[in-house]
Amino acid sequence: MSERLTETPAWRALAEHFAEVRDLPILSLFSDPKRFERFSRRHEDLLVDFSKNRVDSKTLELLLALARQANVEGWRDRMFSGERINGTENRPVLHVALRNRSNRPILVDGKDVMPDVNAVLAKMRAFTDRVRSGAWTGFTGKRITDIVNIGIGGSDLGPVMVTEALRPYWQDGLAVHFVSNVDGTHLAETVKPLNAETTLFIVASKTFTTQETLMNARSARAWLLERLGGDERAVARHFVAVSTAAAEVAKFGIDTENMFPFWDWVGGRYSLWSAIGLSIATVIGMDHFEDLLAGAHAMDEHFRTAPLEENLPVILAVLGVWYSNFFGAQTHAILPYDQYLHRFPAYFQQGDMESNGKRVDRQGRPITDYTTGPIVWGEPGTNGQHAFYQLLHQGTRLVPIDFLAPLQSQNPIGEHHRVLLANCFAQSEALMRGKTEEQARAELVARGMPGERIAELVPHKTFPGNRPSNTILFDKLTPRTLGKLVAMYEHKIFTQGIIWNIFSFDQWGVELGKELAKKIEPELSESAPAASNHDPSTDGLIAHYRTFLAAGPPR
Ligand SMILES: O=P(O)(O)OC[C@H]1O[C@](O)(CO)[C@@H](O)[C@@H]1O
Repeated sequence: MSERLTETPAWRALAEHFAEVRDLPILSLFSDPKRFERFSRRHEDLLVDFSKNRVDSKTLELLLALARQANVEGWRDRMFSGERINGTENRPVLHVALRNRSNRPILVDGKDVMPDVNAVLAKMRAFTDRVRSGAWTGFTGKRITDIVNIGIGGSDLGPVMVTEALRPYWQDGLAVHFVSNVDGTHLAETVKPLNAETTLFIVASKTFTTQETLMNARSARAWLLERLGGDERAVARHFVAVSTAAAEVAKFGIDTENMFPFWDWVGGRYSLWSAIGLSIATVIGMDHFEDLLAGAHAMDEHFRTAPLEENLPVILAVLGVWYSNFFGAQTHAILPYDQYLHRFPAYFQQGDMESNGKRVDRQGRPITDYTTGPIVWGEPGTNGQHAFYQLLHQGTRLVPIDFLAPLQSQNPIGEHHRVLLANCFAQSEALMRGKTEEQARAELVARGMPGERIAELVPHKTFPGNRPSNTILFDKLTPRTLGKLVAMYEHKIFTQGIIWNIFSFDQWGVELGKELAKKIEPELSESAPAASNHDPSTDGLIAHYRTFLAAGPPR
């Protein structure tokens, strides 16, 4: 695209339309008795209701025209066919191949990747079956009871999110734990209750050079050997690796026989479908893991083939563009009404922010006149209602929201689920409806309050409403449904990246901090010469720490 995005015909048409509809109340749009049907879509057991948005038919038409103008369909087809659409790293983007249950050939440089994908899945099945049946034992012959995944970012968040979401599918007698933070507390507290004889570590790292992961893995190895008599042969029974970098794995001391490979065309934050999902597959079993893949594949097929008007990821993407770029929304909240999805917002915090947190376009030009990826955040309902929803209802910022909820609970206790759903539906209604001054006044009058006090309180009890949300319902949080949900959000992020004319599959921005940390680390040692080669603030912080060290341990 040589033209600036904001100068394109589709963008200009949206800007004009925005000026006409910006204050339109969502409620008034429901004068169309068919609005719920017209502004919701179904896919298998998913219902995506986007009728509570500040969009009418023309808005949707213009937003989809923007997607067409950006050639979302063309880029999508290029992704699925294995082209190198990750331009800055010169790589294909093929997490869709990992869950390509149709086995349709996908070629990279003329070679079908599916045989390799299927071979790793077979290796994962053989391994996880052995662990689950007790055929794979620890060094002292005992069956494995605890899996500890050591990884960070995409090599952690996906497995954490999915294993938490699918807890009802865990095998009895087998638990999974996660160590990611280089803060020694994370490892120490995780292994404290574990028995080394029955613990298996999965070291998950795409590059196998990530400082935090290697440090945690080394310390875990020392913990294990200390408890198993120091015999190095124990490592082979208690450590396996998942990586794209066999040489680095060997260098670390893990036999590459015990390594599960994947490929550089899998982005870290899109890798849970690869062998990075080994911890998931071990606790839920390979059949359930394949159901997860099948759900994602069903969504891939929907994204690949459905017209844009029917295409769930595309619809969610353009709604996000509407709020970010025209209403100036800075954040997007993901609020699951399902405790099992408590890490889902954190997972898509990385998925979205690492992908679309970009400041130059695909032509390398600084983006100065529109915003790219929003800040993604959220917590499960109903907890959030008693914490941050106040700002959603009455704050000065517009926060577009996705509510997610299952129709059926995995834990049907009494009336809990009905109450949960009632709260979910009530929140989207309240956000849209608000409370007028008249309503607020009438309530206070009914309570017999003096007129003067009523006049004081009315502005504080008034809610402007007109706050938009999507509600995404599904029958039950099964592996297949979870696969569909995750893939739907992945493709939403992809679509937005294409519209914003950015590269969504690199993450150069995180490198600078990593490099500087490596430089500062030796300077924190008492024996190193005092450093004064940073800015005065950083030098001051380093000096403060060194003074603390020199004074000896605190009493
Ligand atoms: O799997 P690796 O190579 O250890 O990387 C971990 C994470 O670090 C990052 O590169 C960012 O620092 C993420 O993109 C990635 O998921």
